Amino acid sequence: MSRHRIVHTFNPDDIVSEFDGEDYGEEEDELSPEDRVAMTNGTAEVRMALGSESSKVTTEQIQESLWHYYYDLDKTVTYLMKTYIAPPPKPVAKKAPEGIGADHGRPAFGDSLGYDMGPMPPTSHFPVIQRPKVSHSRFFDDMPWLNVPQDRLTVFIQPDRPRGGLLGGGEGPPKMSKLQALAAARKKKNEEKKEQDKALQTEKGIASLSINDSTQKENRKPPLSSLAKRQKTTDQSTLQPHSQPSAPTNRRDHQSTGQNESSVDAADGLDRGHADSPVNPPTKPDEYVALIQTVAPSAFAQTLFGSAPDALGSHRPDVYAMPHTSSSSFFAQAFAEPSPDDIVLAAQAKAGKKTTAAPKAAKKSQKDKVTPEGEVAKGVSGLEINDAPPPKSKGLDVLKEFQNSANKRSISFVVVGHVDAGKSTLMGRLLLELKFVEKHTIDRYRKQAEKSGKQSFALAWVMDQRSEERDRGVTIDIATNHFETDKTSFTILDAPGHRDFVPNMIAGASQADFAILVIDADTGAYEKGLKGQTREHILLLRSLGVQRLIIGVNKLDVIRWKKERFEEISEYIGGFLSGLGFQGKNVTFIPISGLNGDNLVKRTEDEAASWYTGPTLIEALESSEPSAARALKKPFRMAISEVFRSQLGTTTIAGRIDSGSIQIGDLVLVEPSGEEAYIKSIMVDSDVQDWAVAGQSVSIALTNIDPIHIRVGDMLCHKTQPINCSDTFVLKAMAFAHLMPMPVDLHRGRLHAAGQIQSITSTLDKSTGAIVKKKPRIVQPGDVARVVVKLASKAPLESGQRVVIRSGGETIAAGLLE
Ligand SMILES: Nc1nc2c(ncn2[C@@H]2O[C@H](COP(=O)(O)OP(=O)(O)OP(=O)(O)O)[C@@H](O)[C@H]2O)c(=O)[nH]1
Repeated sequence: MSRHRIVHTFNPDDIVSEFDGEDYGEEEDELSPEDRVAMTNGTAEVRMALGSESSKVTTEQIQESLWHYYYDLDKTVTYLMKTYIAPPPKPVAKKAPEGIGADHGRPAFGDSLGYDMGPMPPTSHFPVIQRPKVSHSRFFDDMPWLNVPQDRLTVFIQPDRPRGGLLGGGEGPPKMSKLQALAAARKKKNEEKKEQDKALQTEKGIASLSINDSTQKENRKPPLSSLAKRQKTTDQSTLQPHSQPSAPTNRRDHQSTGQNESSVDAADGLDRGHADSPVNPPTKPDEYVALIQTVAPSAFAQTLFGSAPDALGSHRPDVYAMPHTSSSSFFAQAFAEPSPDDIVLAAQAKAGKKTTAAPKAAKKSQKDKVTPEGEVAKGVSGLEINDAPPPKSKGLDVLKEFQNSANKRSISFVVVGHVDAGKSTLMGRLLLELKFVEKHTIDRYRKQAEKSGKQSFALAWVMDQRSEERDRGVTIDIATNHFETDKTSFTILDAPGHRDFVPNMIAGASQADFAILVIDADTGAYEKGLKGQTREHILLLRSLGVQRLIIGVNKLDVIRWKKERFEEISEYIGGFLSGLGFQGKNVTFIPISGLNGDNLVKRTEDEAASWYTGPTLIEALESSEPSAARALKKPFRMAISEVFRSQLGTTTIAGRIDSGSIQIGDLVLVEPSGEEAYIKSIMVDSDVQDWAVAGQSVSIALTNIDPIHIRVGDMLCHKTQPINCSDTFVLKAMAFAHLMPMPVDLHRGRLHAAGQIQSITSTLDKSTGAIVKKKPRIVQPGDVARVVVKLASKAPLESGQRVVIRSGGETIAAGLLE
């Protein structure tokens, strides 16, 4: 790097470019090899130019000047002449007061005003000049007040050109600093290199993009599937360059041609208008298009599409085709064969001795001569979504089938409790004990979890499958899993305990027949849970109609199976539950260690736990009955808790059937979109079935519906028995916090709807339901009231459903829709 000197001007851009990617730490005193050569040659040339006068200047002075003037010989010689060889006579300065202006005859402020001072001699090369001692206090002594002598007045002279760069050096534009010059040179070099690289890359890119279509002929195109044709029709109409106008063969072409024509006209008009009155800006969209057409394509556009037609007046397309689109082989390969959908539909049609629309179209398309009009007509007709035949219904009497089936009873339970109480670990351990999870899977999880220091969560990973959950060691959303005993097929709904995910807990609880409440018995943890989500979860379970509770008093291994602690917890929680209306017979407390698997399937062998003689967890689960009888005969209702989209045109939804029954081939509605669909297949737990009934957790494949109409939280019902969609509801609610007209969120299962409490109709007596007060302004926590809730949009809700009202992240009420 060349030697630098501190310069007078400062341009942040210089600094940025100077520092860009290079070590620019210190000022170097050594000249670069190039500088050294330039300096030696320059010195010799200057000496030659000065001739005999050259002896009056030192080599150092010459080189300093050369350095300052960037080796400009003329300027260097002029400067040396003026400064050292034949300096102009100094103006006779009027005698100044002692100590003022006595600085080598230079103007005192010349430096700061930007006068050409020539190269500043480095202090190391010049002796330090001793200034006469100045007494500033005496400066104004001889100055008559407001009557300053002329020669003492300061004259401000405007610099004759903008500042920037080192000054001096004669005429011409402002000179750049050394730093600027170096930065600019480097910048220029870099830019040139970049340009070259870019050009090289673009060439390569274009070369790789080129499609060799010389061997392909238009009339040798392979037969296309209907989808391919549709695509081709669309592409033809949109991608044809308008510079080659064709006869208006279809509506779209016609439209675009017409538009093109009008654009061209407008362009012409605008061009003329432009010339006549340049102040007239375009006012209509067409005019803007035309204006764009008059502008030359950018370098980028030219790289992609080639250079523009020569003159401005000539016809210029407003749509540019990508180079490969003009190739005859452009569409062919992807759609040359019938699509997988076409094959499946054709096979189905063949099996049912039916020729379906899609294969027909595909077959016909091979025979047909491809005329543009025909293409469009087919394309448009092919745009229909309902082109698959409805699945065939077997017309079963589902309830009879259910009664006669050897199906195990299906039960879903939700696992709730304060965060880190050990819910997921408990379920992981239970599945391991029941051999629904292999030991080597847990070992693998343990090894993986060890890497992030979370080995204690290995069992929880059975349920917590998301990477975010594993990284954070926290359940975020409901996790489902299945296991079976001799009598029962169980669905586990593992709920998150963290307060941020209470809505997900609500979703889980609303699908459950009963619940396992996990309480961390460890010192302090139980108390923390009480202040946290333990109580809230119990309240929510009660509000959502759960009546059966198994309470796993967990982590007893940590407190050495202390009976007193277990009893303390059982007593307090038992009291709280009975206060909420839970019946003693429906509540079971079990001391457990989820981590070690004590009292889950096998009794603990720990001596310290010998005092417990009650049921194990699995025994308690087996003896549990759903809170309510299955509503098998009611209209079919299923809240959608998951939606999976498949490539093959089917959409699979998952959830639990709330009421009624279904079978393959049923025509159903998805609400609130109101879109129809057919049931194509049904999976109950992991078995494929022709039918399903209330209480079963199912996955249903739907056909003839666009998945954009299905969302988690929507409701599925039979078309013949649709669910009502409304935005205003009357709710009989138990208040957990103050209620008043306020914005709220309404939760039912996975449905989360924003709205507001519009009015409070009355407060009610808790036991009789009689009106206590009409139109109260506020409802106190613990009171029951009838409130009107208005939602922002319609939702599939009906009377008898249980909902939860939340506001600001808190559960403020829960109740029954009336
Ligand atoms: N000593 C001991 N530790 C346990 C027991 N059960 C769970 N743990 C530990 O408690 C921590 C939290 O366990 P999780 O199963 O993730 O708790 P969780 O209730 O599912 O947590 P969230 O779902 O996030 O609310 C983990 O480190 C477990 O190893 C137990 O019985 N004994």
